[in-house]
Amino acid sequence: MMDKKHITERDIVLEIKDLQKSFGDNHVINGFNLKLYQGENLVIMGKSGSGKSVMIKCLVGLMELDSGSISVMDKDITNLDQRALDILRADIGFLFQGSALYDSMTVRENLEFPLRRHSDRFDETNTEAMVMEALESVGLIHAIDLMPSELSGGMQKRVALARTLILKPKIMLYDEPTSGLDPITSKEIIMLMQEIQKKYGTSSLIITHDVDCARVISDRMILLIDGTNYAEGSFADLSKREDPKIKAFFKNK
Ligand SMILES: Nc1ncnc2c1ncn2[C@@H]1O[C@H](COP(=O)(O)OP(=O)(O)OP(=O)(O)O)[C@@H](O)[C@H]1O
Repeated sequence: MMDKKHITERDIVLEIKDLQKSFGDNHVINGFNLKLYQGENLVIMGKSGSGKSVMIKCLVGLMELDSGSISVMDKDITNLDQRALDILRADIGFLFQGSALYDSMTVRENLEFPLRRHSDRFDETNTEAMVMEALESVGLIHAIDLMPSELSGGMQKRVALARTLILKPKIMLYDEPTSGLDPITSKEIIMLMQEIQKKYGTSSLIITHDVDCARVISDRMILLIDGTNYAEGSFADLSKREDPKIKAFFKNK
């Protein structure tokens, strides 16, 4: 976990300023701000329909913003051309809902795939070692020659994580990393996310509505309510607040 005493503005790896996004009269994101600092785990919680997916799509360039800005490592990504965006995207690892592995490829081939896409950045003679290292990080070396259909949901998620890690991203973006997993597998994935943060020194943005996940993983949290950052703070701080809108996130826990 990061040392919060020594944070400076220079340590910001990702920043969203005054993001606005509407669909007709539906003002989904209405002035959202975020700063992700080097080495931290920032959790964003919002209930269903609060605009988490819209925010992620804006963040990865799949959706245009109405206004506001997004910068990654001090570069405004809202104004980059496709090539510059591709280069920057190699610094950002995504783990989306569902593992989205290629069904017709083995685990090894799934992991080699992103290396081929970014072959300008990596030495191809290292492919084998990089595949092994990434698989080792998620504890799945033994599954290297299996097909995705032969893996459990949790294993598929770990392979998807390895496929992302192989590019050594500086920022990890997790969209509902524990959704669809049973409690034990969820716990394993959360522990893995912590190990990865330690090993690779990544900064992580974690979108979730899993309170247990937020409790374990977050250094800091933002509650996305009514399209804006309604509340920010540590899990311990937010979970004690009396505001009913905030309380609703933590009830029964
Ligand atoms: N392409 C689109 N066109 C019109 N409205 C959209 C579009 N995408 C999202 N919305 C609207 O934006 C709002 C937020 O949707 P979003 O999918 O971001 O919610 P979410 O917080 O990710 O929910 P969940 O946790 O259920 O996935 C919803 O009202 C949805 O109808």
